[in-house]
Amino acid sequence: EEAEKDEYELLEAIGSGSFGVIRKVRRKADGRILARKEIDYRKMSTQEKEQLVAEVNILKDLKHPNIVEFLERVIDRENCFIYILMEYCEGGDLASVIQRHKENRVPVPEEFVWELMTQLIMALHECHYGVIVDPETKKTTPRPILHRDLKPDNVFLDAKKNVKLGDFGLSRTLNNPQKAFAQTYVGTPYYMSPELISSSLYDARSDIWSLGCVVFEMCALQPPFLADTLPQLTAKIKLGSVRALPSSYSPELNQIIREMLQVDPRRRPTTKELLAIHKIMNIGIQLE
Ligand SMILES: CN(C)CCCNS(=O)(=O)c1cccc(Nc2nc(OCC3CCCCC3)c3[nH]cnc3n2)c1
Repeated sequence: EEAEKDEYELLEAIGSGSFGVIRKVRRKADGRILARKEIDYRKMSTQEKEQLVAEVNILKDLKHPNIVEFLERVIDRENCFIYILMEYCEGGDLASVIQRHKENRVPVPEEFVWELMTQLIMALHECHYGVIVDPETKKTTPRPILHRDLKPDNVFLDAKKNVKLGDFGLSRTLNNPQKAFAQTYVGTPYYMSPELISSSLYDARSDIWSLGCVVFEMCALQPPFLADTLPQLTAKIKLGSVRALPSSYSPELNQIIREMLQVDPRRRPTTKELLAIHKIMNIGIQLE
């Protein structure tokens, strides 16, 4: 799938991160606007390159209306770049939405918070409980994918205000050291021990913690745990005491956030349990 380079017209850069630049591009064939992540792999070790290939292969199969769509990978061997083509989210990131509400002192409406939370729960559900179906045998294999980096900067909105969970896993390849259990499974976990599976659930539940932080921040317009130094922050997080949301938000919303922000991961709801909650289920059905 090595398309020639002049298939895309380069537009302005959207932003940059540790991996390189993300740029708006127009696909010449049909004029569709896409986001292209440009990764310079010259400086990458073999292991990092293998990891990047494995993560890209996983992103390729991850198709869900609330996950930023991965379209294509283009390798530019001449300049040692990998281009990752993804859907462009013209509503920008949630960090900017929260910032705007904070500056204008306007609370995010509660129904928008429920919509956003519902769509993120559905996106995480696809990651945590997604399966790979073998085309021949129709056999399904669990394909647990852990986001590990859920934050307002990684959540985007499309033109219709649909929520899109940003590309993920790549950051682990590009700049975070590989965590012992935050493992993305490739292939069939035949030999994976129960405790390793449960710890992957453990990690899945750390995505639920992050979701709780994002939803809290949408309401309070600041994260649940703030501190001036890292040791103070980690102490607050381990204590896990969460202040109440601004009074305009309902007791149900306060409750669901508290459940997601339980210090003990086993006490946090899974996406399955969250989807069963009456209000989430109703919104989820409307959204389908
Ligand atoms: C960090 N932000 C507060 C300001 C930076 C720039 N504004 S913004 O709020 O992201 C913004 C504004 C308008 C459109 C879009 N659309 C968009 N952005 C992506 O990534 C942004 C990138 C992620 C890594 C860090 C740098 C920025 C996409 N990835 C796949 N599809 C994408 N669509 C984003």
